[in-house]
Amino acid sequence: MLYTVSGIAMWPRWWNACNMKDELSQANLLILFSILIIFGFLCTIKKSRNVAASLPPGPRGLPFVGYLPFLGTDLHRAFTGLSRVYGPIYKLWLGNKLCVVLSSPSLVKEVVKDQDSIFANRSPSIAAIAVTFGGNDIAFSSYGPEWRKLRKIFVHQMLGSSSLDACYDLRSQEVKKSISDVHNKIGVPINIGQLAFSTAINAITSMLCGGILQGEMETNFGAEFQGVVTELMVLLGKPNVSDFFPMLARFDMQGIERKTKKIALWCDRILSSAIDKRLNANANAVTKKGAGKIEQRKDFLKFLLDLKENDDDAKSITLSQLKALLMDIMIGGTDTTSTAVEWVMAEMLQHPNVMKRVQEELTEVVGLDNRVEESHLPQLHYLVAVVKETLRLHPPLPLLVPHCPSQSSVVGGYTIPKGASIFLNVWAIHRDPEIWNTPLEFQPERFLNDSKKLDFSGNNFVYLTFGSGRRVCAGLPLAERMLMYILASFLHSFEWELPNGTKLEFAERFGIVLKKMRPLVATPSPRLSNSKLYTL
Ligand code: HEM
Repeated sequence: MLYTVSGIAMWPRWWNACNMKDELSQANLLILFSILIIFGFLCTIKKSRNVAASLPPGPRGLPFVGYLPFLGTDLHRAFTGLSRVYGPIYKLWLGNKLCVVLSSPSLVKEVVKDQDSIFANRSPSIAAIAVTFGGNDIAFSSYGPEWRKLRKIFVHQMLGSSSLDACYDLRSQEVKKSISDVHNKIGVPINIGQLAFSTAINAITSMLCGGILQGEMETNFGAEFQGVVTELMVLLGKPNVSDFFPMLARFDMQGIERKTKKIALWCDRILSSAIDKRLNANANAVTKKGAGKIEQRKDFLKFLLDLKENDDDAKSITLSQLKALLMDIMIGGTDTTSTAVEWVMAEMLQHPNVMKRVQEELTEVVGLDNRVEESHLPQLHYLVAVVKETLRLHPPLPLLVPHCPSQSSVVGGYTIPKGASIFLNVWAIHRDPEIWNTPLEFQPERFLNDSKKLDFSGNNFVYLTFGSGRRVCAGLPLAERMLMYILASFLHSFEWELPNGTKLEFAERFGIVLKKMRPLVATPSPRLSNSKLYTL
């Protein structure tokens, strides 16, 4: 009751005075609090405005779907067109997914060098998860201890130079088999991409598991596997509505998840069969060894199976990781390599004087009475320049594999929120007239005696065929050897020309790997002095 008006009126004076003081300080406090709250509120508004304002510029798109309906199928070209309007860093919304596209060397450097540990993360698509046993591989797993462990095993133990030297004979045998096959078809037009793919897959499976996949490979395995991988690369590169609207994912409206899972099942069947056969072969070898007879074969698969059995968590891998690693090698290593071979051969058929110079170099270094060996490769400087120039114009992964920041960050003065998909448009950088003289012309000479020392390591951000930083291509040492060895062998062993009446064209088919739209076909004729050089 103290607070009734009449009650207050009855209070003695001194109490009133004290009360007035209190009221004053209460009012002050109230004002202070109000100011703080308003200030805080204004700061929050300003901050949120700042974040919104500091996102990169970009096209508006439509409500809900964003820019999705306008992208078309050739993402690399669409992204390059947009960078002419919005500059070298811009954003676009695909459904509710924020994508940021970068197309200048200095911005790429900020991502793959200055802030590499933040941007080395991935945000795998539904298709990528489906085909990598739940994102258990190297290419699509999150940046963290498991990725680090897998990458270390892959790069240092499996693809280290001593390990690659040790299995050179297996690669060499497969290249020689291909050369011999082509020699049996002299005068017949050959699908170059198919030839390169079957050479690469045979070399890789031979290194992985020796003859263990022979059963699977009898019925034209190479061609079937190539068809499967080509389809997969398109599925992996295609914008998928389910990725942009997770609530629609269960409808799988474009059928991408269903098709990818079918491919994953097909691959799983082959890998499981190889694993079973290897385990049986090991068991037999142990039994025979017990009887004092035989040594076990040590290939990549055996090495990985041993890791699976390792008790030390820091070294051991799960069955899913083992299979996903095999997929990385078989899929990541074949289509990229054969696509690169096809583009190089196409450019050389388009520029016969370049092909002639490459062959003269081969004659000088290898000799017409000899076959190419990997040991010749370091001396083939002009061929290296031709390969680099081709991969400048036709980088097999034109947008790399999208990166994803694990925390919000600032690039080029703009905020890049955590979880955005980052596309590094290497295709645009490789054709930028600010960086390259006459960028659309095929001039291998620009890579001869180049002062910038442009190599495949990604240390110079104007040339990024294999990516750069922590996520640079994990298969680079093998890729470089196989690509050069296959090309040098094809070009040293045969003259190549377009079949009569055919025309060369350079149309592209976009997927995560950028391929030639129509397969390159060329007719071989022998070049070497002795037909014995074509036999096994
Ligand atoms: C001409 C041949 C090849 C090209 C042009 C190529 C290019 C690339 C590119 C651009 C990336 C992504 C880099 C990034 O996201 O920043 C990559 C990643 C990768 N590549 Fe290759 N590659 C080739 C051959 C190979 C081979 C032969 C293998 C395996 C034996 C391989 C295995 C991988 C793996 C595992 C990754 C994922 C790396 C990671 O995310 O940590 N690649 N490659």
